[in-house]
Amino acid sequence: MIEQGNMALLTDLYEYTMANGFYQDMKEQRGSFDMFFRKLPDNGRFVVLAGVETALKEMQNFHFEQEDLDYLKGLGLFSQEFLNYLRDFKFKCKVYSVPEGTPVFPREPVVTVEGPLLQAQLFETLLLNVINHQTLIATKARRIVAASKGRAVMEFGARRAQGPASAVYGARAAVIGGCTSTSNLLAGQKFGIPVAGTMAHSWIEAFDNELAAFEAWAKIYPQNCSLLVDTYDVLESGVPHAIKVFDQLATKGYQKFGIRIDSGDITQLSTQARKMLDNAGYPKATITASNALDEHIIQSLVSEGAAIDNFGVGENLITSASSPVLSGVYKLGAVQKDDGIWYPKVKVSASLGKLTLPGRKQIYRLYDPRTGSPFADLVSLRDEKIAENITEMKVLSADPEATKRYRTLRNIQAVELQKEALNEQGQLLTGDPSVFEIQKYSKKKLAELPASKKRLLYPDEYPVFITKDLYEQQQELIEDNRIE
Ligand SMILES: Nc1ncnc2c1ncn2[C@@H]1O[C@H](COP(=O)(O)OP(=O)(O)OP(=O)(O)O)[C@@H](O)[C@H]1O
Ligand SMILES: O=P(O)(O)OC[C@H]1O[C@H](OP(=O)(O)OP(=O)(O)O)[C@H](O)[C@@H]1O
Ligand SMILES: O=C(O)c1cccnc1
Repeated sequence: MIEQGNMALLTDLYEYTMANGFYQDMKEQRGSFDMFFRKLPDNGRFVVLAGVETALKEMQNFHFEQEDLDYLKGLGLFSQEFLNYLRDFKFKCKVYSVPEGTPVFPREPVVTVEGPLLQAQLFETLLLNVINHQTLIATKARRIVAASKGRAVMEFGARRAQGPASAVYGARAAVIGGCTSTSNLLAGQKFGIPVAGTMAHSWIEAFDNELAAFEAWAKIYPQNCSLLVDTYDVLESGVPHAIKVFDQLATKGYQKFGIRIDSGDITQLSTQARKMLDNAGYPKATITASNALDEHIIQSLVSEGAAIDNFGVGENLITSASSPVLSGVYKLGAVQKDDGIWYPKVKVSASLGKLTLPGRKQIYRLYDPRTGSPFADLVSLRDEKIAENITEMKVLSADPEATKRYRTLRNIQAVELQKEALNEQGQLLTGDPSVFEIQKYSKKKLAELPASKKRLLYPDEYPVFITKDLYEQQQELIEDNRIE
């Protein structure tokens, strides 16, 4: 499950029944599918796109073992020709994506898969599974890290994650969202994330008393000695015992010390503990806080002046507990028929908000050259030529339910967002960045956004526009599909 490799069956049955049908009826036809988000977690205005590189590697690796083919055959639903096609599966899609780590907005196509309809269809569930999950956790991590105001956030969630894969890929996403380390060794090994940690209450309880537990720990780990001080009483027992042990270590020349507080009123306990450590001559000893933290508790702790250097955050981060679902979707935008022409497709829904954007598209981030800040994104048809510098342009809101749909934009700079990420030979074109390279890129792109769009409560809306050509194409298709 955690290993990359054989994810071909991590999907819904209907992808295969459709693919089998496409094989029989329109083997040569190509399709263009877009992944995009609608409703965003925690009433935020954007998500931090994550999981792209993982998904691309899964697509590169997409193949069938004999046992998969036997299983599919056993379902009695698929033609032998189709099963042979799967046996000899050769990736023939092109994937375009916004770079991983970019803050992205509702309704814009962040990943586009183009290729044989049957292949592009088969990738739907896997792509959504990977990108919805990691984007959700990276977005939550971004909120927690923002609330921490420069203090390190360690990812502690493995024990509370919903299963092994969520723990490992959740840790990856948490780092993309800004966490500095993880306690999860498998994630550390797999993605080169620094691992960090302290000790559990069991260590303290296993000894006859707290001091004995601290001394035993200090003997084994004198170089970097971090002690859990809340098993009995933080201020009466834990901190005084920790100071005693630090005194013993200091006489031997050691100087890297820390404590962790995991219960009680963290502001009061940490400020008192800070005074005690400072008075004892340990102003550099670090204080870590944990205990069901989230962005709101952290924001409150920081505003109260809690003396915390590091936060350890588990359950609320790794499960995105306050908003546990990200329902990114994958919709058909166009099909290419035998004549080589791409025909746009639209999904008209009972609810206007779910109307899709037809055609093959591109996204642009629109900057105000006076401030250097982006103020909106624009979705165009891919064949439209959007100039880098635009003097004037009439656009519409991408949200069909918006009350004020038309806008005229003046003097803007447009930067293309979607780039080719996987070519038809299955070669990765993203440069395969490390998680920390993605984190760095993400921070840079987040820093561009005005603070009002990033605040945790009631952030200001960031508009996504569509071009007139895209709007007209959408309207024509709605007309064509109208039942007389
Ligand atoms: N100053 C504070 N402001 C806001 N929330 C805080 C503050 N201090 C602690 N908290 C949070 O309050 C919640 C409850 O903490 P508390 O330690 O009282 O209960 P608990 O988790 O049941 O305790 P225990 O771990 O001892 O069983 C935790 O999520 C903790 O992070
Ligand atoms: O609260 P979270 O944000 O999920 O952070 C992780 C929690 O996991 C540990 O508790 P646990 O009671 O499992 O073990 P312990 O004995 O080490 O405290 C740790 O002490 C934190 O409280
Ligand atoms: O190392 C720690 O302190 C730790 C690790 C996982 C969960 N809670 C705490």
